[in-house]
Amino acid sequence: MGGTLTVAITGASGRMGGELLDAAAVHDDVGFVLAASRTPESVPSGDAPGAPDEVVVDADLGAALDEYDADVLVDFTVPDASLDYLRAAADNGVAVVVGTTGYDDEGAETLDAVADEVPFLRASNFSRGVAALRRAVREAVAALPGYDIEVTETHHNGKRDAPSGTALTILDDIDDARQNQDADRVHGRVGEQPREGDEIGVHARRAGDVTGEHEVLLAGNEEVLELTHRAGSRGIFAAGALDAAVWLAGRDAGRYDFDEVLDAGADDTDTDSR
Ligand SMILES: NC(=O)C1=CN([C@@H]2O[C@H](COP(=O)(O)OP(=O)(O)OC[C@H]3O[C@@H](n4cnc5c(N)ncnc54)[C@H](OP(=O)(O)O)[C@@H]3O)[C@@H](O)[C@H]2O)C=CC1
Ligand SMILES: O=C(O)C1=N[C@H](C(=O)O)C[C@H](O)C1
Repeated sequence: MGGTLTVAITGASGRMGGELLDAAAVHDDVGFVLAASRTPESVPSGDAPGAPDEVVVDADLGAALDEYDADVLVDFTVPDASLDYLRAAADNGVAVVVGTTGYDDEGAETLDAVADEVPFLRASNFSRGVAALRRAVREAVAALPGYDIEVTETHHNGKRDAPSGTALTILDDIDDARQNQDADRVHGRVGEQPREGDEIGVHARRAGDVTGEHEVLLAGNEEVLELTHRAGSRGIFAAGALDAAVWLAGRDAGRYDFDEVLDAGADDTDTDSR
């Protein structure tokens, strides 16, 4: 336990909550973990040798953030709960990293309000590979005007929201690259439904324990280009989110981007790919 930062993790019993606890246990900059959960008895204990000190709370999150002097909150939960947690963080001056997806428009407005009050970093996907995929998609779309585009995502059978947050982010990237915010997004096709104009087909598949896959297909001019990312484990998302938390803590209030975290770490990142 060499670090000095106190990191709060909400939804600590969840799939991502567990990964975040594991990632915090080996992060050099984390000295204390505040694990917040509705179901504290389900939170795995972080008692690995050298892991940061840890406490699990189920009480009022705001009071716990204050009591343990949290520096940054990392939230991967569900939209309704998330908005309450983020409000508690903002009220206590705690920076927030948000990985939760599936907010409606009203929820997005609340996120904007929080970003006005504390350092705020939200990403629909905290993997390096998806950051690279997004850059590749923007470049391909700009280089291939008029090509048909279909976006397909595949996730485990426990995922609630569809399409995935990442797919929605990629769709926004495509609109930006085509300078066309008006294209229809056609979610699956059934019956008499031929492709029309510049529409984008969107397909969400839910099956087994697939961690997360995103594919963008561009077709035209007697050729097909497919750009695909497959996540091998949730650990990549947790590591990215914790790097973001460490980078964000102590900054001025306002909205930050995951690309800034990646750029800052580009020089000293271990990219061993074996
Ligand atoms: N940005 C990214 O890189 C990634 C984002 N995600 C997103 O993270 C979120 C969480 O995913 P995942 O960990 O798989 O989900 P889980 O369902 O496994 O975990 C969500 C946790 O949220 C907590 N929670 C708090 N309030 C509620 C509530 N009212 N109903 C249900 N759960 C609640 C629960 O933890 P407890 O009982 O401990 O309070 C629950 O275990 C999703 O939105 C997902 O899309 C996932 C992976 C990567
Ligand atoms: O729920 C998940 O699991 C994931 N959610 C994120 C999303 O909605 O894009 C990121 C990742 O694909 C895993």
